[in-house]
Amino acid sequence: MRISVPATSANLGPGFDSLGLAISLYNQVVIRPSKFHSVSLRGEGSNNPMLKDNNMFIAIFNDFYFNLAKKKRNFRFEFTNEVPLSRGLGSSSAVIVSAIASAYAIEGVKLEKEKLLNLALAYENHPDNITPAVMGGFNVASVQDNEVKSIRKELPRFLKAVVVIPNRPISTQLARKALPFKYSKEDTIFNIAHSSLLTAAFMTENWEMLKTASKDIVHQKYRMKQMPELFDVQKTALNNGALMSTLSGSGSTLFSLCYKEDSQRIESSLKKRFPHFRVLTRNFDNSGVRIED
Ligand SMILES: Nc1ncnc2c1ncn2[C@@H]1O[C@H](COP(=O)(O)OP(=O)(O)O)[C@@H](O)[C@H]1O
Ligand SMILES: N[C@@H](CCOP(=O)(O)O)C(=O)O
Repeated sequence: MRISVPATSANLGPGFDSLGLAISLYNQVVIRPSKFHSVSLRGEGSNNPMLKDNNMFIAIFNDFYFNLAKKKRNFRFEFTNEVPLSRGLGSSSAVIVSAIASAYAIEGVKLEKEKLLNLALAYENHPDNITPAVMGGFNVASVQDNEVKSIRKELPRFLKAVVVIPNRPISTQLARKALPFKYSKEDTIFNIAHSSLLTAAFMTENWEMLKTASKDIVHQKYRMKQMPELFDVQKTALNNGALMSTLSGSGSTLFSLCYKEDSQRIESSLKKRFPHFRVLTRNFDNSGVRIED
């Protein structure tokens, strides 16, 4: 059985803890019943011993598998990871979503995407990464009574994601602590207005509105201060034709959305100016988590 989950970019500027989209960069795991437990790792995190010995995927998978099957069983797990760790591209959501989906699939129990989302919420209590990881596309999500309420929109092929992945991580937990404890009425109104406008722009495919609508004053500046080059990355992307450029999740990646015909220029100007950072251009993913026999 093969399970793949896309990377995600959360917040999209003003939509803190609510907006997110899926990017065609995947973590994949192949799972087979086996006499002994074994793990192989390729790609992102493969040089991290923690992922072999104390792997969050395996812990979540085992819990769900035991609850469903009422017995323990050994498996071989072959991970091929494209989602970098702690770079704001939703690596933890990818792990949570794929571990839960895998346990159900291997036990042959049907799991609706809405239920998967609510189960994942117990591990990541904001829905902006888990929702696009499960559903694909652009998603608006909120949580009510421990349930995710979300609306999704597919993203067209003529739009591309250009991501600049710094060589240093930012932990989501610490990046959340860097935020102010309270916000003024003015700042709150600013973000609500921009988040609403951004949502409307995605839903009505008004791509030219994204630049104005993606402005945020509640989280990016506080987080980007930890890596001041990110302000320059954002400016470079926007000056070279990006429709929007925002801190991806809690960072450290900077996400830009652009028309396909501008993506090459944006990518090469970013590569030239930031040779020590990784710059990738990808399509958007409209499928979310996928399971194949
Ligand atoms: N492929 C993976 N396998 C196992 N655990 C992972 C994997 N990717 C991420 N994690 C876990 O998630 C943590 C990163 O989560 P977080 O700081 O929220 O970063 P991100 O912004 O990438 O979601 C890692 O420290 C690790 O514990
Ligand atoms: N809304 C969250 C999103 C965190 O995303 P991640 O990819 O950095 O885990 C936040 O901004 O804290």
